[in-house]
Amino acid sequence: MSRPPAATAAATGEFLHDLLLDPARHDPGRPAVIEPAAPGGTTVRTYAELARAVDAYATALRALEFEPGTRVLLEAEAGAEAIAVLLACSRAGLTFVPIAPDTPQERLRTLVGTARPALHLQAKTGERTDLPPGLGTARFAAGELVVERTPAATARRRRVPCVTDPAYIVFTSGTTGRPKGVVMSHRAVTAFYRGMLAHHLAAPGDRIAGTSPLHFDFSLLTIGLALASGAAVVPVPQRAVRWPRRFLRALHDTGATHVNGVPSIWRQVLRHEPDRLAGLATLRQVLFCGEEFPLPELRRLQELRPGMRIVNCYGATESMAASFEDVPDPLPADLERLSIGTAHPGAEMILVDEAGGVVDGPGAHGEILLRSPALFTGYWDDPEATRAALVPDPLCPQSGQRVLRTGDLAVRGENGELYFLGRTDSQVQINGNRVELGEVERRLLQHPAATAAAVLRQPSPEGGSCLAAFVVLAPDSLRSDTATTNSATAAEPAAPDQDIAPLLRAFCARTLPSYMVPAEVRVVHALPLTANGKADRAALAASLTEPE
Ligand SMILES: Nc1ncnc2c1ncn2[C@@H]1O[C@H](COS(=O)(=O)NC(=O)C[C@H](N)c2ccccc2)[C@@H](O)[C@H]1O
Repeated sequence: MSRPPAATAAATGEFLHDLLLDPARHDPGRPAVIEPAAPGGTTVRTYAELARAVDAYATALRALEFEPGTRVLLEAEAGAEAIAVLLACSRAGLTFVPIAPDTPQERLRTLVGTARPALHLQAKTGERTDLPPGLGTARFAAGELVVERTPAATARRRRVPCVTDPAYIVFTSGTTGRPKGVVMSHRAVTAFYRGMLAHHLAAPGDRIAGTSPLHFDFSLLTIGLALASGAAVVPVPQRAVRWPRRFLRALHDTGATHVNGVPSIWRQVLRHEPDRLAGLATLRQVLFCGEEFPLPELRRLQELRPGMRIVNCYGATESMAASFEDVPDPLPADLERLSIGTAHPGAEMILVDEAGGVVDGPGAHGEILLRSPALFTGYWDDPEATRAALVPDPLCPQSGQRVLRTGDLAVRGENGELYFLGRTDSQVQINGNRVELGEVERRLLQHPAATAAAVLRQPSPEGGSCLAAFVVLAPDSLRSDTATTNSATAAEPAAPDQDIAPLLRAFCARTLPSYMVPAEVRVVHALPLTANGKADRAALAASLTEPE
């Protein structure tokens, strides 16, 4: 019997490695990964060198004879070697599961029990020891895999990888209960990357700095954006991101032209190194995602980098992202909130009311449902959570097509663009009144002394609920005396830190109903951050039970 022709990517759809290594075929000598090295230096990996490393790792992985879809835990920072390894997993038909190098042992044990990986991979210099039983272990360096504990052979019931197979699984921080594994197929990821490429966010020769850890899919967006565009990834080590001077030094030494990161990566830079940021000659684009960028800090960033393109990227891990919207430059003085625009080409965001009915037209409020070819397959081993997230298409339930319930609220603008209002679970009831916590946060940020804010619901001493606000004050240099309020009056000049709380409450009372005025305002030096760099609301809530 004649064998069918070897399936080509074009015939069967694209795998992750097909799309990201494509530039290697056209411009093999171009830089693919540029890493900051010893002070002032860099380590450059060309596309040809990256492709060779991928081949070497893929050969080593195939030799372990796993069946397609087998999971591989990848515990590493987002550097050149880890990028080669994750592409090699793709080429070998394996599903990589990125985890943080500082994952607590107990959480690692839970992830192993849930994802049932066959192999744990870490760099040669990785510090993980005493790995749970039941999985092989190996270390990677310079294209070589050194197996320490041989993985058990898995029965090979399958031989042919398929683009609907999971390319990766990202376990969310799981704020409530057990972490959820977001399963992303090759088909979903490559569809997302192609939708993103339509926005011309990068071009050959660009150098795109990534600042997120590998287990946060923002890093995978950066890797895909750079490699699919023929640009170079500039992975900034986490230990550098946290220190403004080291962060800016890494951007300078690598000649970074773009920086991708959550809003919080800029807070300390704006506070402590504004001049070095202003002097960074090569930087010409910033892309952020994950949460709203506080407007006072965005204004400051624009002042320091006039003309720089700033892109607001909105979306959830369940589709990697959904929209890319340029921030107006300069921000209008009376701007209340940023637009998240409309979905990337090939996808669509619709709004539904609480009854699930589609609402549309300027001024329509509702929950965002995302129709997209980039939707996740489901939550790993959690059909109930999957059913709750992937719901019947409200416009054509008969079709069986599913759309993503994002849990995000938005309002439609005059030209079809959406404005993020907050999470459905950040709608709280205060003594019978519905409050959108984001609205109170945005009001606090209109005070010239405030540069970041988070508002939570807390039980009232006398029963019922009230609001507690945490505010980070701008350094004196930042405190403009012109209030960006939507009322004509300028705010009072900023008082010394210790008694600004009553002023902030009075400032809120000027435009918000009494039940939306925080009963308590705590001035803090910084907001606690999650591993992904977002404001850690659980930590703030816990601090409320501690004495001030
Ligand atoms: N630009 C935003 N404004 C305001 N709220 C936002 C925004 N981007 C997310 N979010 C919020 O964050 C939620 C998603 O959280 S998440 O699942 O942890 N994923 C992320 O935060 C990152 C996301 N996968 C991603 C990766 C790469 C690029 C863009 C987005 C969204 O549902 C929104 O609530």
